[in-house]
Amino acid sequence: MLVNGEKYRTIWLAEDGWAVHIIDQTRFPYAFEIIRLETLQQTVHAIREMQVRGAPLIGATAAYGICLAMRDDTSDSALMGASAALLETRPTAVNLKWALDLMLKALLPIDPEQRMARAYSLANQICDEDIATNMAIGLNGAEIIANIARTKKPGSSVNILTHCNAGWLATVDWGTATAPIYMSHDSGVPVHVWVDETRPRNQGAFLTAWELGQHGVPHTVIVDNAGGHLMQHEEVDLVIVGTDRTTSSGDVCNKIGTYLKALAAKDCGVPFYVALPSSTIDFTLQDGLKEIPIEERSGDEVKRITGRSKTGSIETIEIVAQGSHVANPAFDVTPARLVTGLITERGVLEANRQSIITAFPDRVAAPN
Ligand SMILES: CSC[C@@H](O)[C@@H](O)C(=O)COP(=O)(O)O
Repeated sequence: MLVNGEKYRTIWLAEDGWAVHIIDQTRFPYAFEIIRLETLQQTVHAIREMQVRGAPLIGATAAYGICLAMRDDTSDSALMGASAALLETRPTAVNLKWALDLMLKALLPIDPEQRMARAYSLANQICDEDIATNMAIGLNGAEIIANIARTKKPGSSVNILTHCNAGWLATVDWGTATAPIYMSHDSGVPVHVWVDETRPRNQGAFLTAWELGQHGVPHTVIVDNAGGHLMQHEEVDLVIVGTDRTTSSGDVCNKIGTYLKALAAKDCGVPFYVALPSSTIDFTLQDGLKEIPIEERSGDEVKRITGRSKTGSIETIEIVAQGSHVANPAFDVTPARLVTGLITERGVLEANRQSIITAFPDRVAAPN
């Protein structure tokens, strides 16, 4: 991804080869700030406070958290303790457990003296593979967009609605939902993105809008409740969103509000696609509504909003009536029956168990 013309990943090793650099996503869209992580505790903090967020990036960051822990202590107990501390940070995105399981599986059986070097090489590999996976998702999803473009009047854009940020900033590079958009745009297919603002943390308005702007993709930010109206008026050709956890039966769990978009899309006959790396499939789960843990976040996120004032300072203000109770479930589940297709690194799948296990027999046999 280019930022002001310079190429970046969202996470990378510092020049010293051991500390980890991340981009502080709590500062967007006002500032582009890089943070240096040197300890396990700083990594736990970065994930919990959402300096990094988005399912694939949470997994990649946790992998580096294990590397940093191994610099201090390579014992079994330190390894298990680091994994437990990282796993507790956020409950919904399964990539966190997926990455930690990969690290434990590789590190526990080997000599503690070799663990640090192996940890770094595996964390680097997780990042490289995330990029390759997202590029494959991009190519597969771009075909869907190209097919829709062929049905439109020459020169008119394919209008894509997305929710939250399943973009470059949610992964190591490219994004999942945004990879097909970037690839279509780069290959000359005219696209325009409706960006849901995504209250309460505004990942759409703060993050997706910022990165689409950096890439030069035409986009319009809308309030979360506008999508249904736009679909009724045929202003949305397709929806593409990400997912934090996908069951083996094709239910998807994504940022709160995704389900309502899927319902509106079904009613209006708009295709509803979910873009995902196979690392977000939880093969142990069948029923998303009953089995996926939904993160309940602080009510302060609902009560307050942060933005830039007229004087240029960043201020947080209260927007809810004093004394009112608030609730803040951070994710919801969209049942497979509302999903047109799952755009994965191995092709576009139907959202059902048969299609998923046929595409990923290796993951069913050995979930990691
Ligand atoms: C490719 S990222 C998919 C999801 O992680 C994304 O859509 C999302 O809901 C992120 O939620 P967040 O709470 O910002 O971590």
